[in-house]
This record gives sequence, C-alpha cells and structure tokens, in this order.
Amino acid sequence: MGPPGAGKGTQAEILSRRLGVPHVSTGDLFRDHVGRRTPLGREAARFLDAGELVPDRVTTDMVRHRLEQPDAARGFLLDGFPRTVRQAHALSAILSARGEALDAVVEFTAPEEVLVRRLLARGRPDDTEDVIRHRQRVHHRETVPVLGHYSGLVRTVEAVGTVEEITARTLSALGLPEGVSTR
Ligand SMILES: Nc1ncnc2c1ncn2[C@@H]1O[C@H](COP(=O)(O)OP(=O)(O)O)[C@@H](O)[C@H]1O
Repeated sequence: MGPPGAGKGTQAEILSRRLGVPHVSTGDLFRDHVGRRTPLGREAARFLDAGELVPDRVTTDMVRHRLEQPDAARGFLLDGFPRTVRQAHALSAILSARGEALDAVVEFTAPEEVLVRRLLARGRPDDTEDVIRHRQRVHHRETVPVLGHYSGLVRTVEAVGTVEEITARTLSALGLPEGVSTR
C-alpha cells in the first residue's frame, strides 16, 4: 500500500520475482482493459483519467477473477488493492473462501513533494499535476483508513532513496534475507 508515486509497482515487481508469485496490480489490469477497449475498460477509463477510484464492485470482481487464475493458486502479491475499506472487506471474504489469509501488508511512505516529482517524471496520461494532487487526496481519504483494517500486519517502509535501498528495506521489514529467491 502507499500513495501514488511511492513506488508500489516497482517494488512489487521485484518482490513478486523474489517470492515466485504473480504481481497483481489493479492499475495495470485496468490499463490493460482500457488499452483493449473491453467493456470493463470503457467503463474504467473515465475514472483513471480523472484520478478517481473505479467503483468497488467493478474492481473487486476484476480482482476476484484474477485470483482465480491458476498462477495465483500458490500465492500472489497485491499492488493497489484494496484501496477502500469496502474492498478490504471484500478481500477478506475472497481469502476466507480460499482458506487463506494475508501474510503481510507493506505500507510505503514518502513526502508528497517527492511523490509529485516522481509522477511528473513518470508521465503516464493520468500523471498531470492536478490529477496527481487529486489522487493524493483520494489516497488520504479512501486508502489510509484501510491500514486500520490490517493494523497488526502492516510493515511501514520509507520509500525514499534508490530502488535497491528501498527493496533492501522492504525485504528486511518482511524478515526476508537479501537476495532470497524461492522460485
Ligand atoms: N483498488 C482500486 N480501486 C479503484 N480504482 C483503482 C484501484 N487500483 C487502481 N485503480 C484505478 O487505476 C488508477 C491507477 O492506479 P495505479 O496504477 O495503482 O496508480 P497510482 O498508484 O500511481 O495511483 C487509479 O487512479 C484508479 O483510477
């Protein structure tokens, strides 16, 4: 978890390779649907462009379907989900139906000016300054309360510095040795 620009996706890619589980990013899934002009993509596009969250039911159904894929049978790394308390409750229901529970939640933190600078440099269509600022506000309003849902599981990692430094901090926060690969 973490605000836009904290580097969730970058770290999730590295960790999913190290852990040998798929990286499930709701942002990437939505962008794929938008790019393929699927019915879901056409519905989600205006939310992405505005930096608004796609409605919970649409998002949760998409995640539920993704986690039913065979590659997610042994585990997965969720990036950008849950982003609301309602999504967190839906995820609990999905996991308990599978007889599973989350192992850990990583919260990436960084000063807002660092986040804004990174997103402006990233240059995605939804990375314009006003949409970036709006997404930060959406994060504080909708997603920060989700952390309370996972209070015992949350490891907070300062997402400032090089990618490698942040990865090392994250592995340490998760109690995983450096360079671990469980493929
Ligand atoms: N869990 C979610 N619930 C609703 N909308 C989402 C969710 N995850 C991603 N999105 C949509 O996709 C956009 C991009 O998400 P993401 O790639 O995680 O970017 P960032 O973390 O930089 O905001 C969000 O602004 C939102 O419109």
